[in-house]
Amino acid sequence: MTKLAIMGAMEEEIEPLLSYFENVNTVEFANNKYYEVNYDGLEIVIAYSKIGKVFASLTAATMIEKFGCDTLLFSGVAGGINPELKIGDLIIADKLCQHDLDITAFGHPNGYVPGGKVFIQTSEELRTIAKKVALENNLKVIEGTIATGDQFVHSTERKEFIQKTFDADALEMEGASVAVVCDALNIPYFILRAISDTADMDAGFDFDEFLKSSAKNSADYLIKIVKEL
Ligand SMILES: Nc1ncnc2c(CN3C[C@H](CSc4cnccn4)[C@@H](O)C3)c[nH]c12
Repeated sequence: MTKLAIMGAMEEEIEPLLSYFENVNTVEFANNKYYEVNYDGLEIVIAYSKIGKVFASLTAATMIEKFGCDTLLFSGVAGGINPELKIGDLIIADKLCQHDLDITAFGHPNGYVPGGKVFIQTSEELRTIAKKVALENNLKVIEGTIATGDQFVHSTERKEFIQKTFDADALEMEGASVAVVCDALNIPYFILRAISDTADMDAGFDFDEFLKSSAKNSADYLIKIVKEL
């Protein structure tokens, strides 16, 4: 029986998801709140990690190890790199990397440490379901590489480094750490983001303006996918 983890990083990213559920049971653990709901016989745990790779790793590992979730879906917003991605557009990660992981001084590639890998693949099965849902709902979605790092990117220079180094389509601050945790614990996972800004000098303003609407785009699509699980 599937027990689903639905995760975001910011409260604004899970608020539109929580609004779909009633009878929410709140569990406090490790300085965070985990919201347990039942949906169509599906046990679901919802949480936002707080910003960045460390908090995201803690929350993903907690949802799996403490709450016993066996599938993890992430919904949130991202900075767009691929020029095809406009604000509000949806991207599904097929693979993720850490753009700020750097021991190149020792001859290793950007994003690599011994025992790790630069790119981590998401669940093909979950992506197939998601693409079917997108088709049925006439939703434009692109599938691509998402780069994660512990910084809000708001410069063309950093954006271009990430694009050149990883051929990334979008960037954010949590996805790749969720990927490392789920990959290590052998849990299928799915990372969905809607574009809130284009990670350049206007990123801060665009982010503030479009966070809510883009978070809702992602949440509304994710709920349609949950109904297919
Ligand atoms: N350009 C970008 N660079 C890096 N990440 C992103 C994201 C995705 N999220 C949003 C949020 C930005 S930091 C934050 C801190 N305080 C308030 C709001 N956001 C962080 O959780 C990562 C959207 N655009 C991004």
